[in-house]
Amino acid sequence: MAAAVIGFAGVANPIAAASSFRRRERKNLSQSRSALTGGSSSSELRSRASLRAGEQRRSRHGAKVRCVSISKDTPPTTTTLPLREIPGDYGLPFFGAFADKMAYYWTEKLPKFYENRRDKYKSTVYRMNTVPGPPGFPDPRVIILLDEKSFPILFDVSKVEKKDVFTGTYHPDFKYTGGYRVLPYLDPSEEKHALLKGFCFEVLKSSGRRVFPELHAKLAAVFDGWEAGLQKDGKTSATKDLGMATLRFIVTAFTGQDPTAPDVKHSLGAAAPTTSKLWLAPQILPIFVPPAGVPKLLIPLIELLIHTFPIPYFFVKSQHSKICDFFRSHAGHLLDVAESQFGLARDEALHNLVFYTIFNAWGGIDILFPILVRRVGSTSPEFQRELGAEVRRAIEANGGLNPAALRDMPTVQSAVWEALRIEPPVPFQYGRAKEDLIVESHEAAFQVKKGEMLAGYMPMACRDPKVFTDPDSYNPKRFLGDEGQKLVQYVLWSNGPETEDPTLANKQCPGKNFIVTLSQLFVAEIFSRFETIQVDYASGELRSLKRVS
Ligand code: HEM
Repeated sequence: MAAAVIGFAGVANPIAAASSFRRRERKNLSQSRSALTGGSSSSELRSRASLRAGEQRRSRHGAKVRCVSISKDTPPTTTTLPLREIPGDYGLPFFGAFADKMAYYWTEKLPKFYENRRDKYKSTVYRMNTVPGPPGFPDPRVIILLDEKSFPILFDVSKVEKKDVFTGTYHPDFKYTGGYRVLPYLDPSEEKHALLKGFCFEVLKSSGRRVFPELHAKLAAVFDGWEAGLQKDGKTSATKDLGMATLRFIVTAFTGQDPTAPDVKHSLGAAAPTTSKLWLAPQILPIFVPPAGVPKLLIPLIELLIHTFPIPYFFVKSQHSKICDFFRSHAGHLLDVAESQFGLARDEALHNLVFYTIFNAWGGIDILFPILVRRVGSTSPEFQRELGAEVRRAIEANGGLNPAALRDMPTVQSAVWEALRIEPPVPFQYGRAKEDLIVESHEAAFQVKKGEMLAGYMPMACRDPKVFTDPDSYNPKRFLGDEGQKLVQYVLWSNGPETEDPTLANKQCPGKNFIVTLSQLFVAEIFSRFETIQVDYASGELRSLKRVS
């Protein structure tokens, strides 16, 4: 299957794209300048500009509002919304952060932690301390963004700096990535960003022909396991075998070699998922929210072990070496491309490739596929029969489960977007203000100072009741029809609107199109084999399956 057909990579020719990076950067800058004006007409802009900073006006509701036109020391940003001081505070040094940390991890948890403060401040934009914070992690002070209007400021790389903010206010020791700052930690203004992203697009593109057959084979084994488990015990887990299947799939799709095959050099064997998780997890454990039900006595110990200081690399050095040895042995062809087409050093390309494959791709899929099976699996049998009919009709009309067939499955696509909307697998995005700027929520405008850290919590932004009706419900048909299509732009899981594409100059996930295709394929594979599948959403337990007759 040609990758171009299904649009796995956002950029068709990465070399040409890399060379035109500077030109695009200039274009983006002028586009973002026009976005600053909100697409207003020139006369509108002139009349807004005539309002001097500090000028008082009355809003529609009669309240005094401050209209700003910042022109001297700050960029030319205007707003017609009432200017409001950002509510919330950080409390006393250390103690304020500690109190917020305890509430976040233990007493309030998510999303209550955010909701409580949103209700208290009557605002979806406010100041708070984020985790992990002191004593072992950097300054936790952030301005949180919780609605669809303010969130997209984080995508505008002319306004926010994305340097070393991939995991938030801290970054793991770069020893976890061979001593390199791998792509997700780079700001697009850094020269390497475009080269490494070009390489990532190339890796995705080269996987094209392996994706459909490999996923089919790996999922067939999972489905066999479901049936055997149900037959034996009357119930089984719908999610437990997915991690192994998706790791084998993604590594094989990218490198051409199954990492668990017993007879290959540097095979990771059956321990491949454990080895991968042992390397991956310590990098994000500082922001991990423990599940409910942890005995109170254990809280100080857990706090000390994972939330107080970064976890040293030496604990997982041997697991990391094993993964690198596997990629060095079996991804030589990709490293050749990195060297010859992108001028990257082989070792740096290797560590990026390991990160793209295990952390970005598998880490993401390992969260997303269980979400998909729990969400779609807990819809009504009537809906599933309808979905299944669409799948099987498209397969028949297009001569198999291929890219053309996927394009004929609008309900499957909608169901996937809805899962990505309601449970975005990567819930946080961060960015530091590059300049003084104005952030607008639906109700008010807020002045942010250069250097302040903005943080977005996507699960709340993507359940914005001003955009989505019944936002907390999984409605698999939400994006169907003309009205549904208008909502697609508000699906933000990839660090950008679903209607836009990743480029060398932005920070949108390069795997965006790949992941949507893969998710559709997963749902289509389920319903090409089963007429109905009943999964308990909360536990992920598979209760029944009915084969297509
Ligand atoms: C379900 C799966 C995935 C999810 C949820 C996901 C999500 C994201 C998000 C939210 C970001 C932006 C992070 C930020 O800057 O704040 C991102 C960036 C990135 N993702 Fe993905 N991703 C997934 C799959 C993939 C795949 C398949 C690849 C490719 C191998 C990939 C490679 C990357 C890279 C390299 C970046 C950094 C991009 C840049 O620096 O411009 N991701 N991803």
